[in-house]
Amino acid sequence: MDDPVLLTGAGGRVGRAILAGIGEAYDWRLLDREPLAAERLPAGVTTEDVVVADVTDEEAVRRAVDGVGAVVHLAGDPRPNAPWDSVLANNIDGTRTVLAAAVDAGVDRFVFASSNHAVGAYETEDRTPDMYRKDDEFRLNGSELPRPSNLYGVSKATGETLGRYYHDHHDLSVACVRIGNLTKGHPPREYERGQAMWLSHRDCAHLFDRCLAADYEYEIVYGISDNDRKYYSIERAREALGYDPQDNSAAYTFGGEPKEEAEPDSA
Ligand SMILES: NC(=O)C1=CN([C@@H]2O[C@H](COP(=O)(O)OP(=O)(O)OC[C@H]3O[C@@H](n4cnc5c(N)ncnc54)[C@H](O)[C@@H]3O)[C@@H](O)[C@H]2O)C=CC1
Ligand SMILES: O=C1O[C@H](COP(=O)(O)O)[C@@H](O)[C@H](O)[C@H]1O
Repeated sequence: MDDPVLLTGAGGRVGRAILAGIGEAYDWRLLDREPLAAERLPAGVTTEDVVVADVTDEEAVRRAVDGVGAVVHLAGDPRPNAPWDSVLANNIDGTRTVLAAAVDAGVDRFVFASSNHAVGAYETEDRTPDMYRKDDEFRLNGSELPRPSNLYGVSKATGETLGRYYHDHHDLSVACVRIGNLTKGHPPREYERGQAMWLSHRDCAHLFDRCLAADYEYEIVYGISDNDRKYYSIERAREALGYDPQDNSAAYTFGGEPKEEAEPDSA
């Protein structure tokens, strides 16, 4: 990717994980509605590459996408219990605004931060907690219909559908990453579900790197590490994107301490 990459929501947890891992691999333009601390910017990124704007501000978004080759769209309300007015504005209207501006500017690819909560209602009483355990064979693979956990999950499923629409009508490559549970340094502690969908920082950066480098049309993939416990398949991410995760929550105790022989994720 020779052209700049616009990263929305750059100041958040996922944005920081991406920039810590691949901050020097791309020519970034960073957008967030909150100012970004200068000392947190990757080498080569200056304050001129930072846009402080809301993704629902169409004019600001149009200026931000001008000249970029790809967009990684993270900005939005990440709270599973977020109210409808917030997800409608920040997640649905914001995503449509960025997609529309991207196609009008001739952007080639769009990477969307979707969520496990787009499909959380597959975790039925009958299936849980067995599906969170190592020997259970239940898998979602990205081809299933959304079954959101909450209105936040509805907004993420809607973002995936908006991506499909702009892909089909405007020749935009779109990758939707249903991110599991990103935590730094260790999997979520004493949380079976979280350990089954853990995404380490280094695997997160690598996955988004693959989304920026691989050739694809429209993809929905799961963004988790290669955990022994899993109910999301990572095969599509391997095949379509060349994802090769290095971490596994099984390398940690249930309390989140590295097991002796493990090589912990220190990214
Ligand atoms: N952290 C996780 O484990 C997961 C995150 N995600 C998704 O990844 C994305 C990033 O999540 P996090 O980094 O965890 O959240 P975060 O809250 O740490 O970061 C979000 C960033 O987006 C910015 N932002 C929010 N609304 C905005 C708007 N309207 N305009 C411009 N900037 C705005 C915030 O200022 C913040 O810096 C979200 O879309 C979230 O739904 C999905 C699944 C799991
Ligand atoms: O989409 C998201 O999912 C993660 C994991 O969900 P949880 O229900 O296990 O907490 C969540 O931490 C994150 O904030 C959210 O954006």
